[in-house]
Amino acid sequence: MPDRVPEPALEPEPELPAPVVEATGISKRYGATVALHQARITVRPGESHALVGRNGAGKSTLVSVLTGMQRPDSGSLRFHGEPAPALGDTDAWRARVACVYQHSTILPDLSVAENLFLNRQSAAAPRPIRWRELRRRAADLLTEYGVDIDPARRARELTVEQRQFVEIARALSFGARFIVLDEPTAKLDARGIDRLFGKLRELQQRGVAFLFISHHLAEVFELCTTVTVYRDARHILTTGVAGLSPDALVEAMTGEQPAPTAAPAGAAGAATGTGKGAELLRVTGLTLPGAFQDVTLSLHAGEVLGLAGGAASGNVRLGETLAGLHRARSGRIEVAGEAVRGGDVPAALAAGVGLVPEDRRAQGLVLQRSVAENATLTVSDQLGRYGTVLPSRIREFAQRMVTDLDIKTPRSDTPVSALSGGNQQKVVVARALATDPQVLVAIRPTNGVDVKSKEFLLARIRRVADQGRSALVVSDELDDLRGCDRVVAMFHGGVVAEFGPGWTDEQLVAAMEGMAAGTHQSGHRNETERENDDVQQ
Ligand SMILES: Nc1ncnc2c1ncn2[C@@H]1O[C@H](COP(=O)(O)OP(=O)(O)OP(=O)(O)O)[C@@H](O)[C@H]1O
Repeated sequence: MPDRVPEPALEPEPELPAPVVEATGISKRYGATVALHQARITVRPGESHALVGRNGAGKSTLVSVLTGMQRPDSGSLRFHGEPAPALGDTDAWRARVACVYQHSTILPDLSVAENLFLNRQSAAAPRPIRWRELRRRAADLLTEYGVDIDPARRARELTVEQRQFVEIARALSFGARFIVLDEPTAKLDARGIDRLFGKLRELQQRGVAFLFISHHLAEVFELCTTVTVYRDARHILTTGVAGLSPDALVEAMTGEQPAPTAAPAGAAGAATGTGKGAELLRVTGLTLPGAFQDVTLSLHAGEVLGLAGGAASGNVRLGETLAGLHRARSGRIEVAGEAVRGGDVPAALAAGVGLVPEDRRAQGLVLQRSVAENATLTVSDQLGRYGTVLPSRIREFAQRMVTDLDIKTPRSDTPVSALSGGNQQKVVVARALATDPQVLVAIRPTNGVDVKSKEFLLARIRRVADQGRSALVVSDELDDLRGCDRVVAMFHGGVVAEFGPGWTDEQLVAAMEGMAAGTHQSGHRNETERENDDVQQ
């Protein structure tokens, strides 16, 4: 770890313990891109400290420096007043800091106990491995941190939330009292977020410090005591959260004063699709066992429909089924009047369904390929004849997408892996738009995208409808749903409510939590319910 900034030989004040981490003057470049310039951060014991900034501000780069994954070009990094360990000394790093990402790092095919104790360089695992003892120690560890999970379970059976708890317990078992949480709520629903925050507060009481990265500023205000803002690779501000206004925080992030009449994200052009065009999507009695049952919906040209629902509601699987990722057991999907073969992605694409998938890494992007190749994957047949795609046409097409979606990338032939998370998400949206779909199915489309870009992306989705197509926004984020013309709420695999414009947050949240079954604010019951009535008669 370079430590070129001379450190004054100061003893820490006895009454003020040394910070769990103190990074100063950190700079990092990737070729011509300056990812961090003289950046700094200090996190104190037991503090919950937020790090916020727009996409590409340098947050993930800082995390990689703080966790020993990357050496900065310059700067000083100290833990508890001591210089950081040598890069590659894994156990020493693990004893100081751990990172919980939205993408799990635990191994799905191993049990929880194995994930907790195997693959350690230290003698933490009993040798030779005695499985019963391993499980007992895992059970003790989980109990110590109040995590109620059977250590014998396979990791792949755990929910995202449970995996995060296992990762946190593992981090603490290495002795770390400092945990970086990089967008940990991105894949959790409202209840999952509440439970995660409950656990974090509990650990904070026990002296654990957190660095919390999120694009959801409300979460920052709810959980954190201190916030640091980065902008364009630089440190802008560190301040207490109490007394800070959301507008002041956004101003620090963007460098712009918020417009006094700023509309809520997603409200741009909201509810313009009231005059219905032709029916572009008709879903009738669609059932995928274990996910959703007997769903009936329709979507018209010019319309943006919200499909709201929490983690087990089935809304994501329904969106994926429309795009051909799963084959429904029964029911029918029609796009512009034509039946679409189920469980067949190319067929759905050819019928005019575009998909922004939930998980951009697993389902969306080929990370080592360029921005241009990723953005044009779905349309390569249109860009060249007889299977030969002309690079110049790819570049030209991709450049239009880069401009259209405001993707921050040095060039269109830059590999997607070199883009910040939010800009990768925009490439996924670009790819879905490239086919000019009749029905754009956008699953949590603003995942990982900063506040400003969120408004921009939602307005772009609205434009799909304004241009005579239609969009289905599948999400549990109220900001994603606010601009929709209608919102259908799902709970436990069924449609439970439908809202026209003017719904309140409380109404929609209640419906997503299953508390509005049978009440339909739009004033009429939906088709699924009417059909159910028919069956019962
Ligand atoms: N491996 C890499 N190669 C080249 N450039 C990179 C690489 N990793 C990051 N960058 C660039 O460094 C800058 C900072 O990116 P970083 O991922 O740290 O941003 P971020 O604040 O985490 O953004 P987001 O909120 O979108 O996740 C960006 O311009 C990004 O494109």
